[in-house]
Amino acid sequence: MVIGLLVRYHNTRNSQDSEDLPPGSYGLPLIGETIALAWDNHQFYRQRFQKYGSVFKTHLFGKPVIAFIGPEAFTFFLNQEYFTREKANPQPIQELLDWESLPLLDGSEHRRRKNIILEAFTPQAFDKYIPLIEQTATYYLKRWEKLDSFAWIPEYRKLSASLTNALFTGGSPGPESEAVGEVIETFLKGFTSIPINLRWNAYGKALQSRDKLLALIDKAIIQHRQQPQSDMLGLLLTARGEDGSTLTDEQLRREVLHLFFAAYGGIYISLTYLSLTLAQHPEIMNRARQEVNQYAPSGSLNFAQLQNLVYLKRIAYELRRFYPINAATFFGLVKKETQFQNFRIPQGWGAVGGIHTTMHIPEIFPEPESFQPCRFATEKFASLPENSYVPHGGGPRDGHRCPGEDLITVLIKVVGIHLLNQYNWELVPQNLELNRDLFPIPRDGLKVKFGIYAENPKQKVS
Ligand code: HEM
Repeated sequence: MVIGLLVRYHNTRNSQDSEDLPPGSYGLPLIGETIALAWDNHQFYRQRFQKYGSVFKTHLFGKPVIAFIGPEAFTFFLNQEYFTREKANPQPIQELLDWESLPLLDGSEHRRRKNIILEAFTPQAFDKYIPLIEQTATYYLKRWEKLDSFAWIPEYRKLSASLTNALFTGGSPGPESEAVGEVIETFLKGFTSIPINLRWNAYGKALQSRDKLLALIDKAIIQHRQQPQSDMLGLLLTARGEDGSTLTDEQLRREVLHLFFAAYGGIYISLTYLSLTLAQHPEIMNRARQEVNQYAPSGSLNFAQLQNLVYLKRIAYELRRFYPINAATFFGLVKKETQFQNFRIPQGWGAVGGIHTTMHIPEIFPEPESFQPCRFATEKFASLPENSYVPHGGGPRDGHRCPGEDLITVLIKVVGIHLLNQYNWELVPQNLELNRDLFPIPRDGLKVKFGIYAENPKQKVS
């Protein structure tokens, strides 16, 4: 009876609204289309874009939401006159991130903090991280050499845990950092679980993991004060924004919590796709090897030297266009009623920018389902419409665009150089279909046969 009334109310709203609101469906009463989104977030945006076009309405996490897909719509969604991120995200996301960090803030406080955080993402900062990336990569490469055959994704998760822990707590690669990776994994599961906080369920365990990570960060802040270090936490402790202000410890611990979350996933996903792509495209692998051999055949690396690796950069960009990493941005909120393409965009509704679907529009990226690093040749890239290449979000750096964009390019180049200089790998028979995880990965964990690159002159016995 109650459900019947709700369905009727829901449908009435649908038909009353349909005249000036974007097309789309509110789904089921109360839960809207949340289950479809949780089931497969990439398919959710792809199917609705195909059905309704670049702007559509839906109902997620108890709220009507409008999605914006394609460069024009995405650019519109970034207009801060009409949209804010302040308290715009579903309550569980805010609770898991401890309520207050860059993606959950907006306006002057967001800009102030963003300018401070960006100090840890400069070329000078990258020169401090490159040795950490190299040490971590070398530790795992030696291990893989001995393993010979293995599933790469669990290994890349360990590498990512070690590198994240090195950047934010000063930890070393190995079991202790890998244990932190387990805590991050449990924390991440909270983002796709039913948000009821019980001690034993996924959401409750994710909140406990959040608190463990915060305690780890608190300890690292104290240690870094006693003994300054040149990792990312070390830089953030002293970084100042345009107005000369710094982050308080309370602000810093929450920002670092979000950075842990962002970096861990971003690192293992990027490296997984790098290894998969190079194995699947021998011609791309050969060309990348030649470039590495020419510009970085040996020795420790630095940021200036990495700029010579133009082809590897194109691969790094195409990886983030081609593979389904983020389906959408964080959520925003319509703060002032507006219009887009003659559709009413009501105040108080949620809003979101579609990422992966935007980068698969054939009019902008011809043959979007084929992997083509040459799309990112300088002139071609420069001629793309604004906000059409948006793996890290769009707009200016001091807006909500991800600060990790260039760091991921550096990571892919550094690990790519070490891999291509010394190693070869082949895929073994397996299911490479991507699963439905928040960041989809090959179902069988990317099984490979891994060994020394026989044609490497350094490995040849004279
Ligand atoms: C492949 C790797 C990565 C991808 C695809 C990615 C993508 C994104 C996306 C789509 C957003 C949301 C943009 C929006 O809501 O408009 C974001 C935000 C953010 N990312 Fe990344 N990210 C990656 C790696 C990283 C790394 C390595 C870090 C830091 C070490 C990082 C730090 C952040 C931060 C701090 C934000 C919030 C920015 C803000 O709201 O001002 N990300 N990222």
